[in-house]
Amino acid sequence: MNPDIVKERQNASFDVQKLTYILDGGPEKTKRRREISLVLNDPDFDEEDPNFLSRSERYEQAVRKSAQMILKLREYGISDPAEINCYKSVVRGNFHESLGLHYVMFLPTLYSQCDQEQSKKWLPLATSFEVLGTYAQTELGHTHLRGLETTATFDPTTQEFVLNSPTVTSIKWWPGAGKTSNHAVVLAQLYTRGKCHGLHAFIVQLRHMDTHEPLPILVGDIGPKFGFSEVDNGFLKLDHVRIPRENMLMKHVEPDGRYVKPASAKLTYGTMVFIRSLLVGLSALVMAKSCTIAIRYSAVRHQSEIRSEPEPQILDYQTQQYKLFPLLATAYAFSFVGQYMTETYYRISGDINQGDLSELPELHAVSAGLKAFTTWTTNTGIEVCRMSCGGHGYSRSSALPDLYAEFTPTCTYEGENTVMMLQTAYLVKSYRQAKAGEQLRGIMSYLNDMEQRHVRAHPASARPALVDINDLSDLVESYKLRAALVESAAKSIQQELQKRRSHEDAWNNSAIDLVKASDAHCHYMVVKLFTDKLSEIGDPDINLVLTTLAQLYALHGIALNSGDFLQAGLLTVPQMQQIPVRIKELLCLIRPNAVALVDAFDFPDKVLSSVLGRYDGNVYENLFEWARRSPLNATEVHESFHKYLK
Ligand SMILES: CC/C=C\C/C=C\C/C=C\C/C=C\CC/C=C/C(=O)SCCNC(=O)CCNC(=O)[C@H](O)C(C)(C)COP(=O)(O)OP(=O)(O)OC[C@H]1O[C@@H](n2cnc3c(N)ncnc32)[C@H](O)[C@@H]1OP(=O)(O)O
Ligand SMILES: Cc1cc2nc3c(=O)[nH]c(=O)nc-3n(C[C@H](O)[C@H](O)[C@H](O)COP(=O)(O)OP(=O)(O)OC[C@H]3O[C@@H](n4cnc5c(N)ncnc54)[C@H](O)[C@@H]3O)c2cc1C
Repeated sequence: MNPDIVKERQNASFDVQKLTYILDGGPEKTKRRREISLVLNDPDFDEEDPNFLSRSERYEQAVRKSAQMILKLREYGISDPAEINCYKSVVRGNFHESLGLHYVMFLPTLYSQCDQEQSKKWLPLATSFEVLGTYAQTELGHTHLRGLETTATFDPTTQEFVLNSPTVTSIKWWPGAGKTSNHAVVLAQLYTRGKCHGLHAFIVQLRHMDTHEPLPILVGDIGPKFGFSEVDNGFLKLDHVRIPRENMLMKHVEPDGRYVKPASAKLTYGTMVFIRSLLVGLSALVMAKSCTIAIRYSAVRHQSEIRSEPEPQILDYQTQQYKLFPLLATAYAFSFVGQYMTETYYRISGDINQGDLSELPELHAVSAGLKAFTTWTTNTGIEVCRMSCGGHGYSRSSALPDLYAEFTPTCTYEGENTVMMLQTAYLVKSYRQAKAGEQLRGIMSYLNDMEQRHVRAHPASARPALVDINDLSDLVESYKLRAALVESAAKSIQQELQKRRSHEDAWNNSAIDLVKASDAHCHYMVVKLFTDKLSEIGDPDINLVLTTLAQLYALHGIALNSGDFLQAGLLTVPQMQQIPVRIKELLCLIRPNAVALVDAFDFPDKVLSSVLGRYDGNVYENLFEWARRSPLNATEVHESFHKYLK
């Protein structure tokens, strides 16, 4: 064990184990997660570091691993969905799996959209992995749902749907598992009796069940990408492919071609809402991994000098703390927001299953906004962590380049982040309702009292010193008032309309304000949820250290967005000047607990897969060992010497 890291652990002011229990949701859950993590010791999961393999070898290794995962699930008797997720997250490590889409999109779509008869047919096939599925929605030319071109036309004479990609731009593009899957849920515009009824989901067989040869369908892999090398994102061109009427999910077409309207057309989009909710938790996980690597490494790395003494740990540099500790605070904040998002998703989707769709718009808006907010922040955070590790952060052995490459498409898939932020219609609608005197419930209820507490620029002399920057509840209140930026967005729309612009142009001309409003709303939610969580934590030592992190999160956010808070008169200039001073004090308070705070995330070394983030801190000898395994070192003299240099 590296002596620096031993010393760091001795300095901790709280019980790390107890904090792990809080993050997991209780000691029993921690115990079970650790038991599940033991599967990593199974030699059947031994594999080559993907960084030393070609794309094709990576894909093959990933398929082997996915198949092993299924066999082992059965062997270990893991069947609870939450435990399956935990097991898969552990085994998957920092990479995606080739069968990922089957689990995260194909199966959930079947579960939520099959009727009884369809469930009877498809669920046994899909859960036994005879049917391997993907989710084919996006097209080469479009992602916007109303713009999708693939058609499904009902033919009552044969009781079939005819699926067609009429143009190049209508070719399905991006669905994972182009080579792996034999079925797809295909999203297509439904036509019956000559009328278009919008997007609906259809189950389409793509490949022969025994030979895996494609049916008369053009299907394949779209080629190498920024990351996602394990995943065979695919293309799919359907040329008048016929499928039985029974393959339409939720069966909205009667045998005579009559269309039966669903309770809400938006239910077809349910799988996306599910994944967007999951991505909030994934952001927390990846932020936590990145901080673990960067903070442990910073504790064992010595460089330069502060005083004329031996080189200090780089974690002692104030600038290093300023890079990493706000991200550490973010990892904790997002962990609690992830818990909230999961609970909210299951609560509201439970109501939806019972026929109560009243909270569907809020679920859509909250999941879209938080997905965008947390993935954007995490994406830039990973890169800050990588940079903070200097040259060794650039080595793939650190895992940080892989974490970045695998995570960055979360800002794009399941709805491009700007587009998701623009799903703020709900915020503006809520604002207008509140302004009209309606009492809002839930997370939007803060808009109820906006009329009394107009957020608008005050002259500097008139600004009240409303906020005690050391008081978290005051900070939450400031974020709440800043979230009333939605008022500015609503006003911008109003002004555009007064200029006789169309409703659509008024929205587009206010889009920057709308994204800002959405961002402010999400930021408020995160600060509030983090603060609310503190009241549940009885252990005084843990409460203290998490309160320090929550203060840092809130103040750092204000410092980054100082213009909003000043302009709205929420903070005075002298208060704003106090914030960097307070932030520096908080960095000092967090410093002795930094390693313990990342230890509490409890990532086994095999899951972290990072030489820099090793629990024992023995970085240098292992960096050397890793480098020696590089394929270029397989021979002392590389064949290129004989071919070109000699
Ligand atoms: C801890 C975690 C562990 C594990 C996780 C592991 C891994 C992570 C998971 C997966 C990773 C693997 C692979 C990635 C796979 C990726 C898959 C995909 O990307 S699938 C394709 C996704 N595509 C999109 O997301 C498209 C985005 N676009 C849209 O959703 C729509 O076009 C848009 C919402 C932008 C507009 O909708 P539309 O109906 O076309 O138009 P309109 O604007 O008029 O909206 C009408 C009306 O409906 C409301 N609305 C829209 N969507 C929904 C919805 N889903 N639910 C409820 N309501 C919705 C919209 O707000 C509007 O309302 P109003 O009329 O204004 O009231
Ligand atoms: C790794 C990966 C895996 C994927 N897996 C799948 C899958 O399994 N199945 C599937 O169906 N799809 C999948 N996708 C596709 C993914 O869902 C889309 O790429 C995503 O929804 C974004 O759409 P786009 O690529 O068309 O971007 P575009 O919408 O073309 O975005 C390009 C730019 O235009 C801007 N823009 C677009 N519309 C607006 C607007 N209304 N207002 C303001 N700005 C706008 C965006 O902000 C962005 O800056 C995957 C994508 C990736 C990268």
